[in-house]
Amino acid sequence: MEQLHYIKTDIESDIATIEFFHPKSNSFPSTQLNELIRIFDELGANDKVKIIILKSAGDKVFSAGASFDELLTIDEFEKGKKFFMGFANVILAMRRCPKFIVGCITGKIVGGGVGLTAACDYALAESNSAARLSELSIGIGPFVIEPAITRKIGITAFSEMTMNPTEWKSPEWLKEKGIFNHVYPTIEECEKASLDFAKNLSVYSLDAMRDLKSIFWQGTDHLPELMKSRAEMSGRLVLSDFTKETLMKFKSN
Ligand SMILES: CC(C)(COP(=O)([O-])OP(=O)([O-])OC[C@H]1O[C@@H](n2cnc3c(N)ncnc32)[C@H](O)[C@@H]1OP(=O)([O-])[O-])[C@@H](O)C(=O)NCCC(=O)NCCSC(=O)C[C@@](C)(O)CC(=O)[O-]
Repeated sequence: MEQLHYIKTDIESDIATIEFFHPKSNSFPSTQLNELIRIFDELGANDKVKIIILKSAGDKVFSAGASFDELLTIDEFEKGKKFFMGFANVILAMRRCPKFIVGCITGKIVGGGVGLTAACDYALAESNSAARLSELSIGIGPFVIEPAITRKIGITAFSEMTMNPTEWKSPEWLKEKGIFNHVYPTIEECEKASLDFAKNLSVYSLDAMRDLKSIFWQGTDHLPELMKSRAEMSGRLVLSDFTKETLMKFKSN
């Protein structure tokens, strides 16, 4: 029987670890997105937590982004917009969370998964953590996640990724451009380094870290409004025959 999806949180010595899992390559249906928003808000307000580690279960894929299964059920614009607002609201929850978020990125990242990675304040990865923005190949675009990615790598590298939707960018490329801060040879080393890094940070002043975080996200006050219009773009395009046919072909392979 297929394992059920989950998001679990573990708090130990000021450090909260969020682990998400979905049997379909850690893709995100809206239920998982909503749960992640709730967890970031809850941990942001929890006095016992100073640092948050975001990781996923399994060793092959960190996240495959938006759930194709849910995308295939979307038959009207408002449903599409609402679904993509889920990604917008996770990124906004990560932005408003006053704690540093450290991404422990093990495995491949695609589409919305790249957006979540870029929304982390720091990201540690391993030698299999290649990434691609596949959206154009399925008839949509990385509209909602773009501001989080461009914040880290700039519009030139973002354009390069999005205009080559089938091409995997290597962990070294992602580090050079600024999505990853470090790349480790193995998953074990990446996990250990993430925890050590979080432990080192956790002795510092929470007030100072909160103020620093507001600098990391400076100039983004317009994001809530911008992301609504971006969710409308994705929400409209996902209704196209091109997208439905491409997703069905993918699912039947
Ligand atoms: C992830 C790898 C590399 C794994 O590649 P792999 O390890 O070779 O495994 P696989 O391809 O056999 O996939 C394993 C299972 O996961 C499923 N799967 C895989 N991806 C999804 C998905 N997204 N939704 C639902 N199911 C998915 C896939 O169908 C399969 O199911 P099974 O045959 O075992 O039943 C490969 O499967 C892949 O490239 N998948 C496509 C991922 C993709 O293109 N994601 C983009 C989503 S669109 C998006 O995020 C939009 C957004 C939010 O950015 C829009 C915006 O910003 O406005």
